[in-house]
Amino acid sequence: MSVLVDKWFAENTFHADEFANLKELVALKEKQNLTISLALPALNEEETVGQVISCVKSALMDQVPLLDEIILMDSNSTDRTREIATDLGIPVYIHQEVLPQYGARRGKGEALWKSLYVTKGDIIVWIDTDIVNIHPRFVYGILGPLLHFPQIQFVKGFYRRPIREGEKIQATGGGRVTELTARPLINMFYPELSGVIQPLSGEYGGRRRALEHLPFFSGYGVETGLLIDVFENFGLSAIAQVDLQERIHHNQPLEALSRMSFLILQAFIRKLEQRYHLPILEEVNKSMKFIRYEEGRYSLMVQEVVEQERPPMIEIPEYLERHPDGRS
Ligand SMILES: O=c1ccn([C@@H]2O[C@H](COP(=O)(O)OP(=O)(O)O[C@H]3O[C@H](CO)[C@@H](O)[C@H](O)[C@H]3O)[C@@H](O)[C@H]2O)c(=O)[nH]1
Ligand SMILES: O=C(O)[C@H](O)COP(=O)(O)O
Repeated sequence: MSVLVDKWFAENTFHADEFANLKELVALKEKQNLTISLALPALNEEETVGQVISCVKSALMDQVPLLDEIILMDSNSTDRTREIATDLGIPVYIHQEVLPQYGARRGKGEALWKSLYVTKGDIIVWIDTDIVNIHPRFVYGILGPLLHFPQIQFVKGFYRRPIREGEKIQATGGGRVTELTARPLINMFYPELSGVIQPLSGEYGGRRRALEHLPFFSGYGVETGLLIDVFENFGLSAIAQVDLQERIHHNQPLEALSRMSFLILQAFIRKLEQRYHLPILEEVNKSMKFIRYEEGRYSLMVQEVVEQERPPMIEIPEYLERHPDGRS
């Protein structure tokens, strides 16, 4: 196993600088007759979304025709996120209004699933909209292996992860859920994937032909589910990872990350259930007690924190109408 992982790590790990020649990427895209979509999930990201859009649009769409489409998939933001994106000239969707006949769930995964429906590209890339140090490499880095190597179906970004402590930024220490939840579980149950440096990274992409066959978790379990499902369906050699150098984002408070971990654990359990044909998730408690400490007193606040899965897009008739190629 260790040899297999080392081999994959050596062969399928790249650096974004290897793909910095944008003209070459455009030529590869045109030669293969591919189209590329970038979808940006956002929930109340007015501080960063404008910079993210203008940076990638200018470098990868206006200056060279690498991206055919950039869309914002908003989760009903209550700040100026949608207004900023509209002013920058990109189509804006509210995920709750897309495929409304299927209902609207809360969460980032729901936004990604619905973005697969609205976008047109043969390749789709997602990047988070809370990136503070945005650079075009966050997108072209992901595209590099997909354009160069036909066997690659799915590409994850990785990076060094500083963390903010008050006003200070520390060079390392970010990625708390990654290190304390995701990577230990991957090592335990999916050791083949143990060489993936940032399994939860929000910067990734893949081929529509692969993604449309995979279920999507609706919440923060989406990255975990996709990574495991790409591995189970297409094998380790279909996955690549790319060094995007460093990523600074808005660090969520510990309680929000505890909730995120709870969702990610449910995603792991769901995938293990499918592998071992064991029903576990129905049996387990899906509420969390959050601990409050105010004026010297502790109290408990209970909340449902439930991860749910959407079926592969290919099973949605409206998707097939919009993307008839998926039928073949
Ligand atoms: O309901 C939501 C929640 C979040 N987001 C957006 O999703 C991105 C990532 O969300 P964030 O809350 O910043 O997640 P992180 O704390 O950064 O969590 C990491 O781990 C998550 C779980 O794998 C991934 O989804 C993230 O991309 C990854 O950066 C941001 O652009 C958000 O605006 C939505 O679009 N809808
Ligand atoms: O990827 C993660 O582990 C979460 O986004 C938390 O990241 P942070 O610890 O850098 O805030």
